Amino acid sequence: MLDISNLHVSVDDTEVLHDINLHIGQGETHVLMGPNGSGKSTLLKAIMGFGGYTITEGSIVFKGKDITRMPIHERAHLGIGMMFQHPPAISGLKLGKLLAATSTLGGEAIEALAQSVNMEHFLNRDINVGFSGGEIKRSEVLQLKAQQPDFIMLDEPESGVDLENMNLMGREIATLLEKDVRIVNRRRSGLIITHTGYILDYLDADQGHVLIDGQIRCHGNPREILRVVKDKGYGECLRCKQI
Ligand SMILES: Nc1ncnc2c1ncn2[C@@H]1O[C@H](COP(=O)(O)OP(=O)(O)OP(=O)(O)O)[C@@H](O)[C@H]1O
Repeated sequence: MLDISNLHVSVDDTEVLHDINLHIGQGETHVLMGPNGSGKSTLLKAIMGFGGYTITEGSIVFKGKDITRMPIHERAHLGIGMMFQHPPAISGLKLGKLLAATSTLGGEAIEALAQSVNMEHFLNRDINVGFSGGEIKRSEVLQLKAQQPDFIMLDEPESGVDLENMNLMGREIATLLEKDVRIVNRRRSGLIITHTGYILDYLDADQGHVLIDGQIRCHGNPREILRVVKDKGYGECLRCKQI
């Protein structure tokens, strides 16, 4: 579904990502780990097509189409969706209006979706204005549920979420990624940034990658990588021989 080859990305003329190669097949969920500032969010934003994240070399191919230079709205239209780590607050734009604009659903269906993540009282509020950390994350999940993307990127879905809401979010994310569907029939794929791995309590991931100083230095079983990092730190990933 997603093929990234030899990708180099610069921000403000500084190269943040170097020679990234990543293949995510249809129905697969991959996990991206790495120390703070290693470039994880930059990779997700480059895949989504945000301005300011300049691809200086390499390519991104999605569903067989080269999207390397494609504008963000066309990528979203093709089926790429993202939950942000720090989404912006947007004064003057109601959450309900955004959901109506990004989905084909009518008012009643949107109301039902909002109820499923306890956000029905937020539809008439400006997006993220005064939302708590957990409410922001639930709002992001709601937006993905409305958009129904085929490739879902999640930037630290656990951060700022209490245990009860984590349970709700974990189950919703597993459903978004069609974890209840047999792998041969699954259409959706995902890439999840996690520091803690709590999300893996709710869904299985097929592959883990460790990004250090802008380079993927290790691939492997996500739970095993987490265990190694917890015991020995990311330095151990630099000795990884799997690449
Ligand atoms: N818009 C920007 N302007 C300047 N520097 C940036 C910008 N975006 C990212 N960077 C820099 O790129 C590097 C990678 O940042 P990024 O947010 O991708 O890291 P990360 O791995 O997601 O970190 P964390 O785990 O702390 O969220 C950092 O040094 C960051 O300061």
